[in-house]
Amino acid sequence: MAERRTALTAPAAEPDFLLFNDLACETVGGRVIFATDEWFAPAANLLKRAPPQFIADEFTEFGKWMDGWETRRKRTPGHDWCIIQLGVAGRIHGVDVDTSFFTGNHPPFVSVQAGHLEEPPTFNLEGDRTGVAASHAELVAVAKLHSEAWPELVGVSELKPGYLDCCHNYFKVNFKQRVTHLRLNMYPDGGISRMRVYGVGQTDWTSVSLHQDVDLVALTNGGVCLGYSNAHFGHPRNMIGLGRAANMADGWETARRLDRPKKLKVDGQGVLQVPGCEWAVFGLGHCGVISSIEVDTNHFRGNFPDSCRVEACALTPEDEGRSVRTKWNSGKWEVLLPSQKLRPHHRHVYDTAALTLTHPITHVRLVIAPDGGVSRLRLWGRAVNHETLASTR
Ligand SMILES: NC(=O)NC(NC(N)=O)C(=O)[O-]
Repeated sequence: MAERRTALTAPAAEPDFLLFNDLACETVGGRVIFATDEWFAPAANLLKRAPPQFIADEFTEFGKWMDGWETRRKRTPGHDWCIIQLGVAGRIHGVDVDTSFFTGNHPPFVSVQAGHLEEPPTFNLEGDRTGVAASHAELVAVAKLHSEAWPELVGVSELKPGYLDCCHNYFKVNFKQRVTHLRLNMYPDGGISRMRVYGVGQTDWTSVSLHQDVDLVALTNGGVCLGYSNAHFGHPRNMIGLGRAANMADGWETARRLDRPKKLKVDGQGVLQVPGCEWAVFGLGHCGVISSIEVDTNHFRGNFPDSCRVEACALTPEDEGRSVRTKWNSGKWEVLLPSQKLRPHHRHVYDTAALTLTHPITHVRLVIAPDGGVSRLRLWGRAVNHETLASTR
């Protein structure tokens, strides 16, 4: 079975790769396995999901407390670097080296290299690493990776300091291989608050049985958000993350619709009839037939959507590219799960009896009415090979 192909939109104000999943985030299992120096602040901070903070009067015994990775001012030759193990291995489309609050101490240059390690090395970097420099034993162990020779994803590039509204340093990446590890180099030293690695997970589908139900939209299986109407409080890609959501910020949450009608209408099933809705489109990691759907409103108690429905279609990669470019304004959507009334803070599971399509699909659109938050979307089903998909189109 071949993996899915992903199309990108034309360049816009923000880079198109920001739609994709952060494959290095701590919430998907990303870890820093080595850092040359963590004097002022540990490299593990690079992978935190929460946006960086600044607390003006917070100091440690090593200096100013900073919410990022910050090394000492180097007085010897060389530069600082760290190795990041991705939580989900996959294809990388872009990175954001965020320097928030590092002004006067951001590194002037960075570069990023990519590695593919079948057997990830184990280092014992647990606990608070503030004030730590790599030990001799760590340096010897990491030297075996020969990471200095890994291919470059981002060549040596200038970094902007982290003033408000200008702290993102986006680098588009054109690298087709599956990546498991990154080496982030800063020249020569300084502080970086977050490292976001945007890409699409790659599963070895040859090891997945055609008779086994898998969550075909999970980010670990190559699912990816490809468009949405609104992501004011939380991005829809959060819905395909691991496990149940930690809090509201770990789900999709839209702004309140300001066009809500003054008089609310309800249909025969008690579903609110509103003109407005919000939507998010996902590409599945592999085409397949869906047998059950989970819509989890965990944590959304006063702001869960009134109802939801799921639509689906089977697209070629060319169709997908066109749809991304036209922002999903046209499409051949069919209803997979008809409109369902939702409850607050609740895991809703819809099995085959509730679903209205039995043929393979490649994309889904979750439509919520009128607005609100959903923490997880799971699409359980069986992968089908592309020949079967082609014969049903
Ligand atoms: N005021 C500072 O932030 N100074 C130093 N950094 C920390 N974290 O104390 C430095 O050398 O950049």
